Amino acid sequence: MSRLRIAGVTKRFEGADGPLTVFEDLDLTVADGEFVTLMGPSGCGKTTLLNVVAGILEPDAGTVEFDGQPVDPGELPIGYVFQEPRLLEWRTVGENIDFALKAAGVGPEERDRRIEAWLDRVGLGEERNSYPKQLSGGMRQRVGLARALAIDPELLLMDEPFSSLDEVTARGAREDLLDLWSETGTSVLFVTHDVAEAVVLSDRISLMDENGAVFEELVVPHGRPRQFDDPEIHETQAELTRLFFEEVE
Ligand SMILES: Nc1ncnc2c1ncn2[C@@H]1O[C@H](COP(=O)(O)OP(=O)(O)OP(=O)(O)O)[C@@H](O)[C@H]1O
Repeated sequence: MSRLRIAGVTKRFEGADGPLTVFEDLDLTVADGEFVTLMGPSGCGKTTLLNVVAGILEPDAGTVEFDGQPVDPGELPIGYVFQEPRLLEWRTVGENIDFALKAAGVGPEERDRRIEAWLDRVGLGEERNSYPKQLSGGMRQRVGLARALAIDPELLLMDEPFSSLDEVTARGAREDLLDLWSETGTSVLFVTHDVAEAVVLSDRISLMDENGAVFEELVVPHGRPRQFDDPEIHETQAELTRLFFEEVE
């Protein structure tokens, strides 16, 4: 059953050259514990859609429901991992996570427990009192992931979270994400431009065209764990690339 149901959603912006319709009458679902990835050309509206789901932006039409109820960001714990981790530079790593937990209404003792547990879980147990600028890009991104997961999200939104990392660090981060995802069973809506990443991570991939319309959905036909170098994975990547360029070029 779908947990997240985006139905008939339209979003317009007032652009410099008049109104801009980013997407219109868009439908998308994410089932319980499913990992769904959204791919599409730059500017087609992927971040805008995540922001609508998160309640940061109001849609002009349509509904976003979770478990059959309209999404209320004050009620539904949604973890959001951005391309850049957006850490508060003047607060320690632990305080950055504490800030999110406080906002989610978690009490002090439980906050302390979760900060400890999640920093350990992402391999940063020693860094609780460090400041973000003392960490590498990969470590900062892991703080962002710990912060998103610490609130025990029902839904995890991820916007190109590994695109600023070098490939070796990104592979480690993707493995960590898959481990955490399988442990927590969270439903994930993920955005990437990286075809290989999409195939290795996702249960299902939705392709958007430059007009913000979903024109294809690919169910990834492989069990887990998956290896980047597996020839079958390469075949699916090639198919995804073909589907994408046939439509978008
Ligand atoms: N607040 C805003 N006001 C006006 N236009 C906006 C606003 N936010 C986004 N847009 C426009 O909406 C369109 C979709 O932007 P969005 O960032 O969602 O695309 P995207 O698919 O995430 O792109 P990318 O892959 O480059 O991150 C773009 O044309 C963008 O310029």
